[in-house]
Amino acid sequence: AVYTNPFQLPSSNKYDYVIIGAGIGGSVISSRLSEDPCKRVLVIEAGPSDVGIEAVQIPFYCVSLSPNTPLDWNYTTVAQVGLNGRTVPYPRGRLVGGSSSINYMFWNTGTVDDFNRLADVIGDPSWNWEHVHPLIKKIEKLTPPADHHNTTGQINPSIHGKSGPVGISLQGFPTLLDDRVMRTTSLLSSEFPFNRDMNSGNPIGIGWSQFSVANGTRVSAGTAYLEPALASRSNIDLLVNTQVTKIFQTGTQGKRPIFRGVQFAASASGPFYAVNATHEIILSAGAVSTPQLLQLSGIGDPTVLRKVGIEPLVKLPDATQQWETTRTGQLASPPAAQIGWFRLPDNSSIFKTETDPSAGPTSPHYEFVFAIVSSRATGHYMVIATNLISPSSRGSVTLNSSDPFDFPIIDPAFPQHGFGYFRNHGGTSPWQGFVSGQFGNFANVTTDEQIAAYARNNAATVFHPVGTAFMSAAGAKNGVVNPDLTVKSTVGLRVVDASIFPYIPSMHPQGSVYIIAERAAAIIRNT
Ligand SMILES: Cc1cc2nc3c(=O)[nH]c(=O)nc-3n(C[C@H](O)[C@H](O)[C@H](O)COP(=O)(O)OP(=O)(O)OC[C@H]3O[C@@H](n4cnc5c(N)ncnc54)[C@H](O)[C@@H]3O)c2cc1C
Repeated sequence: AVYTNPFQLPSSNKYDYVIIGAGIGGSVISSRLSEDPCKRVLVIEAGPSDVGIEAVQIPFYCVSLSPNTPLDWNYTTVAQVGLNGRTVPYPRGRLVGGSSSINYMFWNTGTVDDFNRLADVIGDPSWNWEHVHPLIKKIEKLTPPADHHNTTGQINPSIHGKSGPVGISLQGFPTLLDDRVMRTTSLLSSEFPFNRDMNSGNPIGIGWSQFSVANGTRVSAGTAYLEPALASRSNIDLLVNTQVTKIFQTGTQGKRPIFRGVQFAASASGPFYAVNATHEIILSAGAVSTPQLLQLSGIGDPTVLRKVGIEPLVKLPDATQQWETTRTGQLASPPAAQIGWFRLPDNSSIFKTETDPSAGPTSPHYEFVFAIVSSRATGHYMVIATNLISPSSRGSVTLNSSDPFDFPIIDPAFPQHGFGYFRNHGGTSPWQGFVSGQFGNFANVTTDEQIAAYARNNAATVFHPVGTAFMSAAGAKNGVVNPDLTVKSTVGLRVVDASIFPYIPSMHPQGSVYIIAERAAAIIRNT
């Protein structure tokens, strides 16, 4: 059943699993755990249902969903030294499907080196590429693009799933950039090589974007996993418009506290309700709210907790560290048909002073997103958004106060050094007559110093925070969760969302979050 206010939830209902957050982690886990008809599952989501919201369904409108909308948590970072003291909006989805209901739908499934580094760091080979990546075939369903164009040579169908819940597709509407970007990959093939399918584990090069879009419509974790489970099973309930305010201790096992209680409310003024899980609480509130809830529950750095008047129950000194990060036609696709992934050359001068922050040769350092932007005020212009993909800086999410309705302090620690810069390849023949000139203040930027200053004044987030409750080896002194995703030194509590990555996946992360959530479901079902 779906409940829209906490007072509707019958107090007689008993649950084996209570899942906090209906984003990617929460939707996948709740759907998989409720496959067992003997288990009862409750999902609690702070935001509303996503059903019937057209702007969520229409891919092209993704940019209208954040920042500063009712479907966004509307967080802001603290002032960023690396950005000349600017604060920047930090969007996170606040509705069923979580950020997968407001994201830009780029579909990437990670790199070989990212997953292998993850397994190495936590000392558990069962998290390496070879073991984890085949799960993608269980997740994906490759579908035709909205315009049904011939996709031969644009994707390698053999590496994709054909029957999973998450429909994916290539761009479904031609853009003016398509032919030009592709001709550039053949003319400048050593600098910008063509990559037929960037989801092979090695994304390096430029290729056709894949999106979590099917039948010209957004596919989110809500539409793919949670809502079909709710429609077909009676052992799963969803409570929306309700914020979890705390996870509380329900006992002890040996020396370890058991956390199987969840407190929640529809608003800061209450009333406050509680529910217990017989088996486990699964925290899937995402990379900002998960560390906030752990800290509100007394799990974290004692110094940070005491500062806001919370008595530490479990001391995890690194809990606060953020390791980082119409069914056809133009609207049927997000507005960027190609993306490219690149590495700095191995002999780049920066590596004389800095360690390479990437996981290895299949993990890019930076990304290009090719897009045309039009507005009445500025006319048409082309953008090659340059995204830093393998940062070396580390941020944090910490409590501002003990009030769960108060936003936490978000400090992504955007880079203070080493801004990269890449001018578009506008001089080559595919672009002649198309690019008439450079746009805005960027046209006057030429020296390295000017480029760095431009970046400090203009850079923003591309919405991929991870690592705020990161996984480490069992027995490690740092980290928040074990390789089985249980919260260290506790019983009854796991984290399943983007918070657990020790390093940021070096591509758009949603595919990797689906993968870890599927793996978590398998782990929980086997315990
Ligand atoms: C604007 C934007 C664009 C993006 N574009 C892309 C892209 O194109 N490709 C890509 O791969 N990735 C993209 N991402 C990132 C991707 O969507 C996220 O990495 C992914 O959704 C993270 O999954 P999650 O399960 O960790 O958290 P989320 O999907 O964010 O889910 C967390 C859920 O928990 C709920 N919640 C939080 N706190 C509480 C609480 N206290 N009580 C109850 N519920 C709570 C939230 O409302 C939310 O529904 C984008 C993200 C944003 C915000």
